[in-house]
Amino acid sequence: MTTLPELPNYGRTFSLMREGCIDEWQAYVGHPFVQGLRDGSLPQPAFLHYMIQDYVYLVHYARAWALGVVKAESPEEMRLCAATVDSLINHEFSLHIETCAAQGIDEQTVFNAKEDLETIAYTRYVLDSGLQGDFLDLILALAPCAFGYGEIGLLLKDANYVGHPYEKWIATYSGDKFQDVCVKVGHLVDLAIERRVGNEPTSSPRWSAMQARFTKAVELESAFWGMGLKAVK
Ligand SMILES: Cc1ncc(C[n+]2csc(CCO)c2C)c(N)n1
Repeated sequence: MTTLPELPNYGRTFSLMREGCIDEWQAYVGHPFVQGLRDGSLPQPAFLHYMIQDYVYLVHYARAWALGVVKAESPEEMRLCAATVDSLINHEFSLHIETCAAQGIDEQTVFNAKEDLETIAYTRYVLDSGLQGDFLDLILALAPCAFGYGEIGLLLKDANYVGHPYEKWIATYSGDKFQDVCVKVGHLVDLAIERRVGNEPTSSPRWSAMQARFTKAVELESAFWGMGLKAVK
C-alpha cells in the first residue's frame, strides 16, 4: 500500500478523530480486503458477497440519513441530510445494482438478501446512535463511512487502469464526485460540532464520548471488510 501524499482535506473533525483512533483507522483503510481491491487479487466471489451485503448496508445507511432529517436542528443540517437521502436512494445504488445484474442477480433479490451479522451490527449501531442520541451522535457514527472510503479511493487511485478487475469500484470512490461528498460531509460534521460543543471541541467533556462513537464505527467498518473475506474461506 502506498502512503498518501497528504491527508485528505475533509475538515478539522476528520483530522482530529482520525488521529484519535489511528490504529483502528489504519486497520480499516489498510485492511487485506482493500489491498486485494488494489492489486486485483481479491477473489470475485468475495467481492460479489461484499457488494450484496453493501447494498443492504446502503439501504439502512439511507434510513439513517433520513433519521438525520428528523434529528436536524438547523435548515442547513436538514437540507444536507435530505439531499444525501435522495442521492443515495436515487443515484448511488447503481454501482451495486450493475455489479449484481452482471452476475444475474436482480435488485429485488439483493434488497431481500439475508443480512450477515457484521451488516446488522454496523447498520443498527448507526441507526441506534441516532435513535438514542442527538444529531451529533448520529453524524459521528455516519462519518467514518464517507471519510474512510474517500481516503481509500485516493490510496487506490494510482493502481487503477482500464481493465482492472475492480476498475469501476476504484473509479467511483477516487472520483471527484465522491471526493466532493466527503468534503461536504466533513463540513457538516464540523458545523454540527461547532453548533453544539463550540470551537474547542477537544476540551469539551463530551469529546471522549464523541471520539468513542466515531471509533466504534471505524471498527465496524473493519469487521465489514472481514465479512467479505470470510465469504471465500
Ligand atoms: C460499509 C461501507 N462503508 C462505506 C461505504 C461508502 N459509502 C457509501 S454511501 C457513501 C456516501 C456518503 O454519504 C459512502 C461514502 C460503503 N459503500 N460501504
